[in-house]
Amino acid sequence: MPNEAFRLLSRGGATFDKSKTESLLFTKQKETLPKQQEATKALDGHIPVELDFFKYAQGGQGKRKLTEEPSRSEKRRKVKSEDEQEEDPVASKKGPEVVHRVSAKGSNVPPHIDSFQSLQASGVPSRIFANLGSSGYKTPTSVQAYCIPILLQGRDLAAISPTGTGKTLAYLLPIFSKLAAPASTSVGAGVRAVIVVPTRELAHQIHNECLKLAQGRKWKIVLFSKATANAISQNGARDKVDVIISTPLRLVAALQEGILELNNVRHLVLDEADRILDPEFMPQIQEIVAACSHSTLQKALFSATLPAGVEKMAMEMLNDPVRVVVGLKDTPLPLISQSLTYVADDPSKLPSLLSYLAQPYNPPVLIFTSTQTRATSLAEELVLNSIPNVDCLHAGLTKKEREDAVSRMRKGESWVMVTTEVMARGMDFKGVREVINYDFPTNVQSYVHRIGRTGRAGREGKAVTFFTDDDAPYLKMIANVLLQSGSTVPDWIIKLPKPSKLKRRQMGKTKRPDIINPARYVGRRDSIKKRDMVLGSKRRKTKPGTEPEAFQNTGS
Ligand SMILES: Nc1ncnc2c1ncn2[C@@H]1O[C@H](COP(=O)(O)OP(=O)(O)OP(=O)(O)O)[C@@H](O)[C@H]1O
Repeated sequence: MPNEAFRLLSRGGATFDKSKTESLLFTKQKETLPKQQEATKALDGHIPVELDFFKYAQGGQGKRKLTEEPSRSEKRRKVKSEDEQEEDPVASKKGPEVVHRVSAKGSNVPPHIDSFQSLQASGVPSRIFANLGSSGYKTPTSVQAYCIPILLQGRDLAAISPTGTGKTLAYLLPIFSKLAAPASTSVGAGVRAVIVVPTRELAHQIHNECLKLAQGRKWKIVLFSKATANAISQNGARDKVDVIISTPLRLVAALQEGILELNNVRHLVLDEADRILDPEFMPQIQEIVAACSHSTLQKALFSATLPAGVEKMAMEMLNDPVRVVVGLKDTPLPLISQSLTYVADDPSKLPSLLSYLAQPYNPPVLIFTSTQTRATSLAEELVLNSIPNVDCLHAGLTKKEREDAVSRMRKGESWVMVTTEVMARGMDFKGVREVINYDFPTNVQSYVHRIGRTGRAGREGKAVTFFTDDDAPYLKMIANVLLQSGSTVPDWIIKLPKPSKLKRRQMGKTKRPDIINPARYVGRRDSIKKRDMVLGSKRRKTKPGTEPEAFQNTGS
């Protein structure tokens, strides 16, 4: 079904408006979910300190109070060797369980900040402070508190911090603080900062963040696309560009066509670093890094996940880096309540999802499938089952369709968004309260990023993962993530054997049918066949002397 027609069908003319009584349907859910109710009650202005990841951001009180000794890390730093410092994790505790800690490793790690104001001494322009305030950023999150001073000192950095904890601002603020005069007003300036991300949607989102932070300054910040690449190739326009946000392929195409030079770039950020550094993008990244040939180039990598192998490769790219880890590596925030739901086999998933959506739920819900065709097919099924305001977004759609789908999501017009891995990383839709993994995630990182579309900026979230018999060998890997982040897992799953290395590599390669509900097509296929036979027979009757099809070209 064409996307537009499908959208219209799914819309039903209604939009989600929390002020309307229809939304009460969704808020009732909490009565049936005691655990969630407890957490929700807590969020109504009384969030328990140990769960308030952003409390630190709301006045610097929460985390300080929970730290065993606030100044201990600073004292320790003085007695450690000058070359190799490891900052004590600053941890907030929930009983014996550590829910939040920060470690910063490297030589001469700059001290972290407690407030944005303390950056004034580091030369952050007052305009940037004003823009921080108008964007609603009052106090730094942990990743910002640690990474901003490091980047302001020109150091290379690898930062790992859970989804939705504000990594974008952690690298944008130092870039804009250091950018100085716009390239258009200073001769020979040109592109000085490049941010590379894996998807067009994420590039778009980061571009918007840049515009907010750079408001009032005349910097030219370009969201790189075919059109903008053509535009900057005209009449020296490229020398007037200050910042570029791009996907690797698009940037490399421009470098190869000779319409872009990166030899003046001082800041290179690889966001979603583990995805950007995977073999699919690696050749392009090497080309980009080689093109950024300025002697004072600063490289920074950010992600919520960084598997050991990729981290080793990443650290080799950096020069005397600092490594910052917020929370437990590759672990979602405890704000996301996670569960695993057994659904036997693929055909059983649809009825399970429909019964889930027949209960009160918190829109918008994000549903992840493994392929574009399955995403389209599932969205169609939901529409045909009268689920209101269903939408679909995947990389197979046109640029316009993708942009429109993101915009509907931002406006709250989509209640149920069916998507693929394209939306798993970086996308920040503040209102997403529930994520459903309809198809099992492709690996642990995919799980962490997918469910990280909820529980952002200190909000509560819920993640449900369907698993079939085919997914069972990989269940333990996901269950370990649940356990690590404080969710409960049934005993029998904990007792499952650890999958072999070979088996782990097969995760994500499970073959699933393109069509979510083949039963719907059985009747349709039969009637198409019958119709074709009738038409064929009519054609033959109207052409006297024509041999029946079976005898044609047989020589008989
Ligand atoms: N200091 C702050 N105070 C309040 N809100 C903040 C602050 N910094 C960022 N945010 C908000 O937190 C949300 C998540 O930020 P961001 O998208 O940068 O997270 P992220 O860590 O990059 O997540 P992901 O790993 O999914 O890419 C955004 O809505 C952002 O506006």
